[in-house]
Formats: sequence, C-alpha cells, structure tokens
Amino acid sequence: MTTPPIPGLFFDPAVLVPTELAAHVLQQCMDTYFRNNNANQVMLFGRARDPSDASPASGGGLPPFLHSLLHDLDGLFRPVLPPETHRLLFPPSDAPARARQAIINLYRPGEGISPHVDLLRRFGDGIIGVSLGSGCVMDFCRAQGGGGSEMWDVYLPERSVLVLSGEARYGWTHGIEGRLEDQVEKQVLEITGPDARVRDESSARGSEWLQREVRLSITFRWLLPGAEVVGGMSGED
Ligand SMILES: O=C(O)CCC(=O)C(=O)O
Ligand SMILES: [Fe+2]
Repeated sequence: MTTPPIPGLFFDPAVLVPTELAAHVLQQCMDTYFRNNNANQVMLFGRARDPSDASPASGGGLPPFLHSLLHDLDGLFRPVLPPETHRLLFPPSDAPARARQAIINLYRPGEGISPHVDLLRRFGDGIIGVSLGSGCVMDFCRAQGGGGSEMWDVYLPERSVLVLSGEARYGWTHGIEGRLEDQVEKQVLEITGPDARVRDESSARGSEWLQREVRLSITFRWLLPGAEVVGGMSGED
C-alpha cells in the first residue's frame, strides 16, 4: 500500500514503535483509564516546557509512560522525517515553550471516528498519531474545494505512527469508518535478478480482510495559546 501523496503527511508502515514499549503503553493506558468503565476517550495535558527540563520531548506533566513514548518517537522519527518536520514535533530546548495535549481514543471493533480536521483554533501544526492494539484503515479526504472527491485510504498497522503537518493537517480530513474488518492490499516484493522491483501490479497484489481488534490510538498535539479550555476534541470549526 503506497502512502498518499498528501504534502505534510508522513506515514511509513515500516516505522513502528518497538514491540515492548507498545505493549507497555497499551497496558498502562488500559489499566489506568479504561479498566472499569465504558469510557472511550481520555485527554491529558502536558505543561509548557519548564526551562530546567532537559528532555527534548517536552512531555512534562504527562504520565511517565507517555513521556517514554514521546522520547522514543523523537528517536524513531529523527532519521525519517524532514528535519523541519522533526523540529516542529520535537523543538529544540531553546524554542518557545508549548503545551502538548495527548488524547487517547479506544475503539472497540466496529467503532470509528467521523471525518474531521482537528480543531483549528485549539491545536497547532504538527500532530502525531500512534496506533496500538489493532490496525485500521484511515481515510483522508480533501477538506474543501479541489473537487472534494479526492480520497485516500491508508491501513495503519498496529504500532505504526503517522504525522500530520501543513496541508495534511489543515487541508484534509481524516476519519475511520466503523467496520469490523478492513480490506487491505497485500504487497509482494519480488527480486528478479539485478533489478529488485515490485512485481506487476495485477499479479503482485491481492487483498485480504483483516479483523479489527480493540484499537487504542494516542494523538499528540500542540495546544494553541489560550486553548487549554476543555471542550469538544475534534471536528471542523
Ligand atoms: O484514532 C485515531 O488514530 C485518530 C484520532 C483522531 O483523529 C482525533 O482524536 O482527532
Ligand atoms: Fe483527528
């Protein structure tokens, strides 16, 4: 499955949160927030960075396991993101302090989230999404104008990460259809002599249906100044 050519969207299915950390974070979230109730969403707020905090991840105020996750994401993204995008997500310690929000969404099989652009007045540019527990297909549609029909489906495997910045953050909606399973293209790589290539599309690709399990996503966003007030979490404004 190819990554949609949406400027500012970073997604590479091969870039994954390490297995142990993913299991730890999933377990902590389930035990801490979703154990005895029917909640399906938790919002956590990090402080704007304290200048004495040397952590490049700027996750102060978030629980330690999210701090660890941010720390690992910093390293995971460093070699694969354009440097300016990496800096947007993990600013240097002398950059102006900003407050992060982490939102944890729990999806039982069959559940999804309506297409939306993350609130423009509440969140800044540079959004990180982490998928744990299960994969799912995320749909991206051009938000307004441009014909409105351009749409891309991306399968986000368990432990994968994605970044929305610039046009992908402001000009496209993202959403997850409520389904029990996702049809996912298989991609077969064939090495033929000196040229390694993807085998002819028609013969190389088949598709398979992947059942959804319980999925937990963690989304890190920058709160805009004055936007600390709790309210709706997403949607166009
Ligand atoms: O579950 C996801 O990966 C997406 C969550 C999301 O888009 C949101 O909370 O704004
Ligand atoms: Fe969102």
